[in-house]
Amino acid sequence: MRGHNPLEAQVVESLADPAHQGHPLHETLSQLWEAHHNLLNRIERIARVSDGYQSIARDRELTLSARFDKQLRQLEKVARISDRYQMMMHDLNIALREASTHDALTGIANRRLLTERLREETERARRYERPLCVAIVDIDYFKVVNDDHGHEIGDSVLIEVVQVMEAQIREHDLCGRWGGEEFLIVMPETSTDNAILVLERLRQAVEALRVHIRDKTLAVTVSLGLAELGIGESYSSAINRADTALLRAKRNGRNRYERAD
Ligand SMILES: Nc1nc2c(ncn2[C@@H]2O[C@H](COP(=O)(O)OP(=O)(O)OP(=O)(O)O)[C@@H](O)[C@H]2O)c(=O)[nH]1
Repeated sequence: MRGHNPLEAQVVESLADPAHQGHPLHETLSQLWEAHHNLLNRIERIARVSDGYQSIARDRELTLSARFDKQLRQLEKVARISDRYQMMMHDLNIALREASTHDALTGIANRRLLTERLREETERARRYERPLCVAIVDIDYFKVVNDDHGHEIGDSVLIEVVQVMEAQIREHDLCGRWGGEEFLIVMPETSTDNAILVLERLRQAVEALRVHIRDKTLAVTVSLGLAELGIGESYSSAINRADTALLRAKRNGRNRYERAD
């Protein structure tokens, strides 16, 4: 309850003073005092109601900001998950692309990637009138390796031969698995004379290779057929000619290269 200010105290005192009883203004002052008193009470009530509203609004503001913070944290979490998901998809795409274009056993280009590259290089060779050579490489008597030592050791030999071949070809050449124990080498910007140097180096490197398996040491050789893309010729026709040259290399004793007509 509020206390009286000096004026109010003076009014209360005057009204209570018996000397003022019966004074003509005593009744008027008494009514005025009551009206003043009521007014003060109403103002106090209004102030209390207003304080109440303000505290409800404050509470609501606090809950709203807490809810906003929570939603923000949830959104951040969703964004992190989405980032991780996108990175996973990206890695998966790279792995898929790798799997669809590379040989699972040896890791080199598969027939699909070779064909893509052959198309591009044939186009470039035609447009700029540049030489392009293709060579087919086949491991000699590979069936004997499998038969004598088993398929697994045959696989190890394939992997090692591939490593040797990869080390011999140049940066812009592409060596891939054409099928079984047959490999194709695409040599852009390379004439027959230069390709022969690459193939002979490669043949010698494979001949020098020794594959160590348990207590055994295996040696293998390769035969090669070479063709240079002719004017207006398709790459598949050049590959057929390289294949025919390879057969000739086999017939002529293996561990050698032959060039197509
Ligand atoms: N281990 C293994 N062997 C394979 C793979 N792909 C093909 N081969 C084997 O390679 C052998 C190819 O043999 P052939 O085509 O008869 O020829 P070759 O014994 O190499 O004899 P020439 O080519 O005439 O010198 C077959 O025995 C196939 O099973 C492979 O991925 N792993």
